[in-house]
Amino acid sequence: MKMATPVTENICLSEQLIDNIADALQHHGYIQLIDFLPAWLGTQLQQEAIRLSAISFKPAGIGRQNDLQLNAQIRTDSTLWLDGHSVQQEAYLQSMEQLRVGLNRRLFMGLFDFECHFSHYAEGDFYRRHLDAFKGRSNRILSTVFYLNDNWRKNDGGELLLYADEQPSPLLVVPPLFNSCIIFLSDVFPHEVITSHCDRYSIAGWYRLNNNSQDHLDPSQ
Ligand SMILES: O=C(O)CCC(=O)C(=O)O
Ligand SMILES: [Fe+2]
Repeated sequence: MKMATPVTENICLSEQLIDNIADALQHHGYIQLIDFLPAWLGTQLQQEAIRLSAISFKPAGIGRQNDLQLNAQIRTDSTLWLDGHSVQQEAYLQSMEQLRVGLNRRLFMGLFDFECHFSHYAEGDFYRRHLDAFKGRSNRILSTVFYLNDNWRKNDGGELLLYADEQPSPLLVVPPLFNSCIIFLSDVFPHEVITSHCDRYSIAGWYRLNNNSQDHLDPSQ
């Protein structure tokens, strides 16, 4: 049976927004964005994440070079890679593609592609302190996390803590608020997701260089 081709609304990130992101990455190495995308898109991605988490998400880290038991001490979330098969996934990937091109134009970062997965942290789930990339040992350059939780309250836990180097106290505490996004240099900022006290949904993604080096720290597709 021939599938109908979904009609994708074109999302356009403003040049001003991409300027701001490029500027922050250049000077600080990270940026936190509130109201990143049109709300309808956040809502559709949120609904899709909730729906698919019940049927298709897998414990994070299943894939090559992963030791599941070791992995479970480090992270307990479940994930599903985006493949652009729905209108909202395609719209999200298009937005991130626009950002990739815009950042390359401004910062000559050589970002080659983008991969991302939905994540679900159920009550009690966490992701211990880690780096998404070690210098020279990964092709992940820039990490992005887009959050899909409305009505997130202060004592729901589940914040992302972003650290500067080996510092014990965080540089930034990021609540996983609906339609907000954090972008940071993958090999610069150790970070962790503290234990979530309720269901927490997000899309974690990485802009990558075009090389074949293995990623030793995080599951790759
Ligand atoms: O969900 C978050 O806030 C961060 C997730 C994360 O660090 C990762 O998937 O590598
Ligand atoms: Fe991470």
